[in-house]
This record gives sequence, C-alpha cells and structure tokens, in this order.
Amino acid sequence: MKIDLIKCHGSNNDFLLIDETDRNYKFDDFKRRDLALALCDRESSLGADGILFIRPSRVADAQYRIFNSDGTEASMCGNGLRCAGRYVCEKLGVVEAVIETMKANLRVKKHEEIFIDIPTYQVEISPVTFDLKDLPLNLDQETLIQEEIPQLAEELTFTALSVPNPHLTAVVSKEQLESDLQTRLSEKVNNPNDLFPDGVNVSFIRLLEKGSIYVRTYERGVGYTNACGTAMSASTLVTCLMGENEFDQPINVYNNGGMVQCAVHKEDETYTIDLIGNATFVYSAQIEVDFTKEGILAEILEQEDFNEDTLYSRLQEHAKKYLNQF
Ligand SMILES: N[C@@H](CCC[C@H](N)C(=O)O)C(=O)O
Repeated sequence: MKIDLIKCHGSNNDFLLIDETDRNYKFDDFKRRDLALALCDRESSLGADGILFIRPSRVADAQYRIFNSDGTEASMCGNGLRCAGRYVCEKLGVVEAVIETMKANLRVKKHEEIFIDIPTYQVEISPVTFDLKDLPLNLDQETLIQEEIPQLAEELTFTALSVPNPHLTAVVSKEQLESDLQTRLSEKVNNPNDLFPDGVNVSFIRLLEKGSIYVRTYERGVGYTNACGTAMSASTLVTCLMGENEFDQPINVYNNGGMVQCAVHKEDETYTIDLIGNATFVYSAQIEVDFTKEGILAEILEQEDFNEDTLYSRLQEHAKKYLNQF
C-alpha cells in the first residue's frame, strides 16, 4: 500500500506524521506498532523517534496518537504535539485548534517565532499529577518530590510526575551530567523492574542561570533523544517548585536539539504548562509499504523537501553557543 507522510521535528526530536483522516488506510493498533518499529528504525531509509498518527475526532478538531520507535504507544508527546498542531491548523486554515490526545483535549496555537523564520507553536501540557499511582512508581508513599530513591542512586534527589506521561527528573551537576549515571539508571528503570513497571522518561536537569535550564532525556521506548517536550515541561515545573524559576514566566529550556520555552501556571493546586517551540517540516514523502509475514518492507517513492531545516540549524547554532558558556 502507498502511505503519505511528513518527516517533522520539534527540537530535533523527530517524527513521521501520518494523516489517517482522509485516507482509507484501515490501520489497527498492531499495524501502527509494526509501522513504528519498521519506519522509525534508524537503519531504514526514514528513521525517527516516533510516529504521529492524525485521526478524526468527535470531540476536537483532530485526534493524535504517538507511537514510540519501539512500537509502544505513549499518552502524550509535547514536541510531537507542536508538529501535529501545526499540521492540523494549516490543514484547517486556522491559527488555533484543539487536539484530542489519550488523556485530554489540548489547545494548540500558532505563536510568534521563537527564532528568525522558525514556524513556532504553543501547546498545552496537561493534566499534571504527582500521584505515584499515575506513573506508576511503586514506592510506599503518595508522591516523590525532591527525594532520594536509594535503590537507584544515592547521590541524587528525584521528583516524579505525570504530564500525563511519566517522568523522573533530577537536578544534577556538570560532573553528574557528564558521567554514565543517567544511562545506568535509565536502563535500569526501562528494563523489567519493580519500581517502574511501565518504564519512565528520565531527565537530568542543569540550572544554567535564572530563567534558563538545560534538560537531557532518556526517553521510555526510544532511548536518548535530542529533546523531549513533556520532559522539558515537567523539568521546568520542578525548577519552579524548587524556587529556582518563576511561575507564569517563559523559561528558556536548552536541549541537544535546540531550545524551547516553557511557562508554568498554578491555579489552586492545579498546574498547566505552555510549551513553545519550533514545529519544523523536513520533507513530505510517499512510501510503498508491504506488510509481510517476515515484517514490513518500505520504500520511498517520492520525496519533497520543505527547506525548513537549514533555517532551523541557525537556532541550533545559537543554542549551542549559549550552552558552551556553561
Ligand atoms: N518525545 C516526546 C515524548 C514521547 C513519549 C515518551 N517516549 C513516552 O513513552 O512517554 C515529547 O516530546 O514529549
């Protein structure tokens, strides 16, 4: 069968976006999983961190589902939502839309450019909870906020939260960031283990200066990615709770693929986060896919560049220069 797709990225966290709305692809979840496994494979001609499936919705302007490169489905993806948001807004000819995700209907809107000539979108990250049952994290307590998990690392304090996909964050020193600590503990909690039965996204945060942080994430279902939007949102919230950053202020979040801004809002005990950043379209392609017993065979038939990635590299250079100071 022929499938049309768009290769896109948010902070170089890259995705294949497939619109099921007007095409009679008839994917079931096994096919979506198999497509994610085959097409995201970096050894294949496409390669990506995940697939974003756009689908019709009865309650919003569109529904989107995110499958990680290992074929698992995630409840949310912030960088992917910016790309999906741009796609839906441009398709409908609007500047604002509501997208149905697994756990919430979320507002997306076109935003003033975060850097020269960069298509920029703002997306809502919600619901946020600290209840360990939501991750789940099997500890004999209700929440974990700036506390040790001695089974994982004695030298770190962690905060666990769902936004609503699960995140484990720690503020670290430069030395800790450069060590193999994050890899060791991320592999532990993302392989069969008693603490996080469903795995977890693990982020190391560095405080750079007031209003700026750096976040590196080992993503559940993928491994290290250039950036993770929900992780950067969760990490910003953690730094606001610690008093290192201000609520309601845009915080610059640097990552290995560029930078975004996150603003955390608190109303009573409810938190919402705005994630603002690029939604870059790299190319559109038509591929021929054969579902065989041995697996999926895919071949690119046509490919057309959007010429947006060269413009994006200027933001990346700017972010790298800034980070080099620390
Ligand atoms: N990269 C994403 C998060 C994707 C899902 C994650 N790997 C999970 O399994 O929860 C983002 O930008 O938020």
